[in-house]
Amino acid sequence: MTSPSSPSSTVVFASARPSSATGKWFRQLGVVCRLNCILMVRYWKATVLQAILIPLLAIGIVYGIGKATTAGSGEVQAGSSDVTTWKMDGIRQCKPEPLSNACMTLVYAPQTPETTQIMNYFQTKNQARTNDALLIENDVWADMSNVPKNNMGIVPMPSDQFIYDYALAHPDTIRFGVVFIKEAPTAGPVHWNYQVYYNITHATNTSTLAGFKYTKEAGYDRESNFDDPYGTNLPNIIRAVDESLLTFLDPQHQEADLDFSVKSFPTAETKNNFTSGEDFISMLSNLMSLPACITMVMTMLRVAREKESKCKESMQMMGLSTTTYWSAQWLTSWIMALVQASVIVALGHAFGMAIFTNSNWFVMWCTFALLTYGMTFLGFFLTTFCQKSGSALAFGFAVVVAVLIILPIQSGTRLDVSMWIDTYATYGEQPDGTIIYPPKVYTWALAFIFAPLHFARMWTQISTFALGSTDYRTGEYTPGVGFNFSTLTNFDHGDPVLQDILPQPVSALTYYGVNILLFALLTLYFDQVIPNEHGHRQGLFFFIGSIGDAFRFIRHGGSAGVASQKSAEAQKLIPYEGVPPENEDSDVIAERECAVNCQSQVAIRVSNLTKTYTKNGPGFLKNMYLAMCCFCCRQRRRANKIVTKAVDRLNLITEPNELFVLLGQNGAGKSTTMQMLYGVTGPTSGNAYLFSRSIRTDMQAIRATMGVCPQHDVLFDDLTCWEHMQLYAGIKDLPVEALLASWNEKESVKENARERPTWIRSRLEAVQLWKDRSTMAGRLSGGMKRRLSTIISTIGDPDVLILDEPTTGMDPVHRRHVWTFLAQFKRGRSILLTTHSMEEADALGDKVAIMVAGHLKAIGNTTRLKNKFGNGYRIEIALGNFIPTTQNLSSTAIQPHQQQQQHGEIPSRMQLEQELTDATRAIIPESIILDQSGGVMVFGIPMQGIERMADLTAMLENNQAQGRIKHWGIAQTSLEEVFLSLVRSAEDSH
Ligand SMILES: Nc1ncnc2c1ncn2[C@@H]1O[C@H](COP(=O)(O)OP(=O)(O)OP(=O)(O)O)[C@@H](O)[C@H]1O
Repeated sequence: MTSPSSPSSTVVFASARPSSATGKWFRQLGVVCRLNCILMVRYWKATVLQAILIPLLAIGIVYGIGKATTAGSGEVQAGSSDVTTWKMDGIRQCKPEPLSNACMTLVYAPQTPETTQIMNYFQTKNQARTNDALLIENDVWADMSNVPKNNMGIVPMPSDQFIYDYALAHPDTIRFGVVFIKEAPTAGPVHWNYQVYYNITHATNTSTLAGFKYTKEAGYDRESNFDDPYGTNLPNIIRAVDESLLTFLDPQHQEADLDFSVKSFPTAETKNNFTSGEDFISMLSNLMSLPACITMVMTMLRVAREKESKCKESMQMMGLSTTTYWSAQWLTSWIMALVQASVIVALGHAFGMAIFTNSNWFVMWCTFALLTYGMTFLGFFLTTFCQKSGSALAFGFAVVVAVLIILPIQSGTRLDVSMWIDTYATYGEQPDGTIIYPPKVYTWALAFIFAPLHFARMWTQISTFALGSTDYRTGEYTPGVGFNFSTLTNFDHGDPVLQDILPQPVSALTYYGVNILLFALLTLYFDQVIPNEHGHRQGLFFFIGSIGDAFRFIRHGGSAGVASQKSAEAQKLIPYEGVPPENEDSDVIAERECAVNCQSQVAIRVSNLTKTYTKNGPGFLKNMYLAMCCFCCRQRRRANKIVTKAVDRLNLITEPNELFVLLGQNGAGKSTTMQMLYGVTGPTSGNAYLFSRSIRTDMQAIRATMGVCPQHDVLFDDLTCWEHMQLYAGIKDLPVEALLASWNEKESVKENARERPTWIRSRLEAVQLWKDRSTMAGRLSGGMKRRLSTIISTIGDPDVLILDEPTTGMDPVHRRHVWTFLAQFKRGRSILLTTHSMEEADALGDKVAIMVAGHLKAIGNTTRLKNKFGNGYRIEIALGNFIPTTQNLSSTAIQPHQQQQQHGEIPSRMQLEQELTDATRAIIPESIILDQSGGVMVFGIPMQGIERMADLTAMLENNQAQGRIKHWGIAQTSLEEVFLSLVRSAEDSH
């Protein structure tokens, strides 16, 4: 280990390469992408959860639901008919379905003269309506095993039970059934009750819903809603039986009570596969979007944590632009989207789910990858409003809940489909009598900003084409026609009108793209416009400034012209406004004159810099509120209530090669001044120029040549010291050779080989962190973190180095290592440092400024400050032989005169102190007692008493010889005393 008093090693310098802005942008992008990949690997549990476990869970649930819903069988008891108004129509002869034998249109029981008469009426009236006779069979069909050879009209059967059993044995043979029950009470009217059966199996197999599995492509004829029991057929048959009964009863003028009930024939048990379950799968788009939702939440959490821990801010302070940061996020989240989509498609195939096996894999892969990507972009956008990871988590889960609820609703209401109809159709009454309403704003908004809606549509369309079906009677499975690549642009909506209006599936993919682009732009905008925790933000129309820059670029003939123009602007005078504080020090006035008026080139020129903090704090809701009412001046003014003036018209300058120390009490405004200089918070008024670049307009350029060690450590807990150095070296765009040399060296050090020290090693060794280079920052001690933060700020050999209390928490040994390094490193640059250690300020400061309540109180080098504000010299005297004073004795202590008698000539402490004070004042009357405690006296000797110092030392020597003084020492007033006296006098004047 190197001795603290000597430099650890000579500083090896490595500056950023001179390169084009574009080249630097891409290299920085690569560095941040690499960082994100490292973190993805470090947080491998979260990565595996997103990439494998959640997709597995989602597919497992969907598969399980599919399996579970295949077990349904038995009869369905229908409720009473929900009759509204309909145009009564007749019942037509049933048609055989491709997989069935001939069928019976209507069966009835029992066969009595009365029921036969009623059915005759039914037949006659029905024929009048349809021009199609339903033949009434004379013979009762009583053979359970027999099936009809030809299509039959109205067939009598023996009993209700026979009808039920026959329908169970031949599920797709009978369309409707009527069972009559006549009750003739001894008194009162005859009661006619009848029950209508309908056939759900038949209806299912001949459904005409658009896109249903029995399609033309599959060889089915679905020309009308002929067999839909939920359509007009069921009410039609009930009305027709009612009518026949009334016709039967009316001629005899009998009174009668009519009543009916509706019941479905028993449905056949599903024999294999999970056809009905697969139908259900088409409704489960919300579950299938779960992996994308979880990835969105995790990404929000990661980005919000980077923001909360200020790691993002730290990278930006070191020169990373907002666009580079977000571009790196976008690029790396694409990796997760790709992996997740691949896992989902692979699992779908592994589980043998028809929706996957029967679809083009690339279409499925794109559908899932773009969903995850779109959701992640939504997450990025939302994090711009969150200052804390907790709020990001809460809002992420709110979106997940919204997805779980909205998607099934969307599947039911075809939300996005209605948007398309709204968009394309002419509003008002259509030729067919339907009324089309204008588009609803929420439909539009949701469809355009919410990627899951497009996924839900895509999923429904894919399931329509990909899912197969199983015949209820035979158990035979018929695969779906499949969703091919060409189906993306060639989807059959099953209705010529809808075919013209509704979008093709490929449009969902396009809209994913629109969503992603929209959120990328919104993220870039709001990330700069939403205030940070210091209330700092860009103006709402900041992008107009970039257009202005472009004009300037053309007008002043390229970047060199713009730079010289800006440099000229930097020299413009900013007049001091208002009344200066009372009793202002002459050096402070001179510094202000220089900062405001001087024309010479300096390193840092702070000119009338002022910062007033307002009430605007962080918080999602407040940020949302500010974003929404940003155009409303009245609301903004209310939000901007003044709270604290942290820095008040500060003026100072620093020269190159100078280490400038800023001292001040807690809350004096040191950190705020620093934060304004490195752009974390903006000045309320005034300006500062770092090598002629304004902090108001050129912060990006300033940051490229600036190093910052903020007051609180900003480190990635899961990166090692070495990785931190590499990350920031990349952000500072150090030449590849510098990094490669360091890498090689890292390897060779492992092998204990002798190697040439490179800059990374020299820096880590300078602060004694070389041995801990592979330790994660989260496991470093407080002092070690501080050393790492300090050394990171020196990466790229910045022109200006800003260190906010860099040695806080360091032990004296390591603090001296840091001092040694800084003393060497300051050559060729300007260092601005704040500290609470007067020793540090004394040891390092070429120029020291003391701030009190936002104002500059004193400025100059340490000798000047001590001479000007100190008490000249201080003499410290440790008393020799004395008797303890009464305070040190018990209450029964004897009086001083008694003590003196008991101890002969030995005086008490009080006497000795008094004698020494008298002797000192006799030589130097201006001397004052600074401290008098614990057997030690401290005298302050002003500068005017300095010529009598020789007499004083002779007196002290004499007393020491007599044993009255143990030892004594003389020293110049410390900086700490200067500081204390200045602060006290400022407090007294208030
Ligand atoms: N984000 C903020 N919002 C509101 N007020 C703030 C904010 N940051 C600082 N202040 C106020 O500004 C004043 C100066 O604070 P600053 O942090 O600059 O002091 P400091 O000199 O760095 O103190 P310390 O030595 O404790 O770091 C204080 O009164 C503080 O309360």
